[in-house]
Amino acid sequence: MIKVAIVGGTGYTGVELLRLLVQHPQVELAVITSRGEAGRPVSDLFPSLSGRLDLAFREVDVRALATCDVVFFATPNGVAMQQVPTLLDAGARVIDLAADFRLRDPAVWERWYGMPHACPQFLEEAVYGLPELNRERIAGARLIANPGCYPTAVTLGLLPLLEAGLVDPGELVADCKSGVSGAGRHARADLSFCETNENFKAYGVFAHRHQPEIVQNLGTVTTGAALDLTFVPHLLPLNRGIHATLYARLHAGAATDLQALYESRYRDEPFVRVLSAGSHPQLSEVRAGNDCAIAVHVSGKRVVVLSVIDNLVKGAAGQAIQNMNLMFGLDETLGLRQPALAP
Ligand SMILES: NC(=O)C1=CN([C@@H]2O[C@H](COP(=O)(O)OP(=O)(O)OC[C@H]3O[C@@H](n4cnc5c(N)ncnc54)[C@H](OP(=O)(O)O)[C@@H]3O)[C@@H](O)[C@H]2O)C=CC1
Ligand SMILES: CC(=O)N[C@@H](CCC(=O)OP(=O)(O)O)C(=O)O
Repeated sequence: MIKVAIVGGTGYTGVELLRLLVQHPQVELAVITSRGEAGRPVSDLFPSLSGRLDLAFREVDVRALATCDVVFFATPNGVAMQQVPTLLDAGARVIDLAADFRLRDPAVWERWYGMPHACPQFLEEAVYGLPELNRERIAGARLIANPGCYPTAVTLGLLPLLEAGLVDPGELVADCKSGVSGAGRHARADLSFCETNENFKAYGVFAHRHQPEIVQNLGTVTTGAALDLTFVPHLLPLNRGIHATLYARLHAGAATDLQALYESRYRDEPFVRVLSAGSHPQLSEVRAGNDCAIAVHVSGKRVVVLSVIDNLVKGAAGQAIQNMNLMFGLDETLGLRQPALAP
């Protein structure tokens, strides 16, 4: 059994890790932290876990974390990097759901995240945990930078086009919408029910920290012209889900069957579903599941790709467990096979 710790067990992605890991056949949940709820039984806060999990929240104590095989950090940016050197030294593996190890260049990281990096020496070793891009490296990793939610949907949506060199990398647009749980559980007036329900807005235009992450991902498979991406996130009045509408322009003479390209690129991927030509994926078909559903549309030189995920599952906890499965040599789909919830 893999002995698991979760730092940040009261947040949205932490709870999602709990929901999925309590029924994982190879996992023993050993440590779950909360600074505010230490001592309180986990099932007291989350009654649906009653009878399935007999553990109380604990304070964050690096010595207890270090006794585990793997530590998930479901914490704000800047928390995992304080503990990673000690944990790796002790032989534990780390999967950070936050962004501490996602960008390779420390100066770029510090500019976007507005704080000094506590252990930039680990940025090179950390493996970006998108299995569809880095499966082999994930399997041998000690430290995983679990991708952001928007970067997961956008990268999976555009990857086949850029790998095949079919579109102009200088003309990419990612028009994305996220449910409110993407912002985490902590209270914020602009995320309250009255502000978000029956409302809709864009945010972070030309200023969102997922822009450099997406560009870094797509840059690894792009050849030729420089990559230029316009990324605009929006806040949907829903609990969960990300819908990315991606626009690209085919190179002159690039006459290829894009449907066949996508089907072939993702044929062996357990969690990417390419829908039939002309389809429109919906958030309801990925809700609480680990799938990314993709549809590709072409008209002349114009390509529109629709890519949807659950931000808390393929966009966070589910992908983190997929990475854990790979790191421990397990079937990648273990504990993640349940279908999406009905609408
Ligand atoms: N929500 C989403 O859709 C996604 C989130 N992410 C990333 O995952 C991480 C977690 O997100 P999310 O679950 O939404 O966040 P939440 O705000 O919902 O939860 C954060 C958790 O971290 C704990 N925490 C806060 N500060 C500290 C600290 N200094 N030391 C230890 N624990 C701390 C809190 O617990 P307590 O106060 O009880 O200790 C809480 O359980 C974030 O970095 C986020 O950006 C990534 C992809 C998608
Ligand atoms: C709706 C909403 O607010 N979403 C979050 C993204 C969540 C996420 O994936 O963020 P990390 O990169 O921090 O992991 C945001 O735009 O900041």
